[in-house]
Amino acid sequence: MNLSAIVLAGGNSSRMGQDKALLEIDGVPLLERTCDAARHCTDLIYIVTSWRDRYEPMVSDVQWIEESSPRSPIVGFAEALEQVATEWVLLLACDLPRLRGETLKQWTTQLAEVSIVVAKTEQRWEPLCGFYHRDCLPSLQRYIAQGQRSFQHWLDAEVVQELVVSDRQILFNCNTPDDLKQCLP
Ligand SMILES: Nc1nc2c(ncn2[C@@H]2O[C@H](COP(=O)(O)OP(=O)(O)OP(=O)(O)O)[C@@H](O)[C@H]2O)c(=O)[nH]1
Ligand SMILES: [Mg+2]
Repeated sequence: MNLSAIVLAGGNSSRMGQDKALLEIDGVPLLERTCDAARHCTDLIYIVTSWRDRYEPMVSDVQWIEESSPRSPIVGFAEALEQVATEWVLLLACDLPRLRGETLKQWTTQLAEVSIVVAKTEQRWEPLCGFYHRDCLPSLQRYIAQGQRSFQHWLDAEVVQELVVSDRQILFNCNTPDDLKQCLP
């Protein structure tokens, strides 16, 4: 599979009140956990962030895509996708503490004709846990050029295949101090 991973780690963590990427679960910072999981699918991992200096000591063997300041996940993704040469990209948030590399690897078997394969919870897409073929870049760029920033809205207008997720826990998103408590032993 010709695939790389893009990990978004440039958010403000305003709900958490401290940088989520650095939060340790079982002694491993969230950003490092995410990269470790992605490595089950690919050796080529891009981290999109404004804080490379802060994260560099934590992860090795990754490529950096630096932003001058946080903008929005969809813009960070589009800028990264422009630089990626692989056919497919696995896009991940850095705040998914229950991701499992084996599962990510197994999900790649669902990739076929549809250019976007994304998880869904209830009626909402989980855009930051999904696979995107590089074919979708022009549409993404057009959408951003119109001044739009909603990932949900963009996906609603695209042909998207729902990623079949058997263990929903994997998608658990750690946004607040209460979420974090649930992840700690
Ligand atoms: N590179 C980049 N990543 C972003 C940006 N905004 C959010 N992210 C990342 O996208 C993922 C999901 O974002 P949220 O859960 O909303 O995180 P957040 O924006 O840091 O948190 P809040 O301030 O509490 O909304 C996280 O991995 C963030 O680091 C951005 O402007 N640039
Ligand atoms: Mg989140």
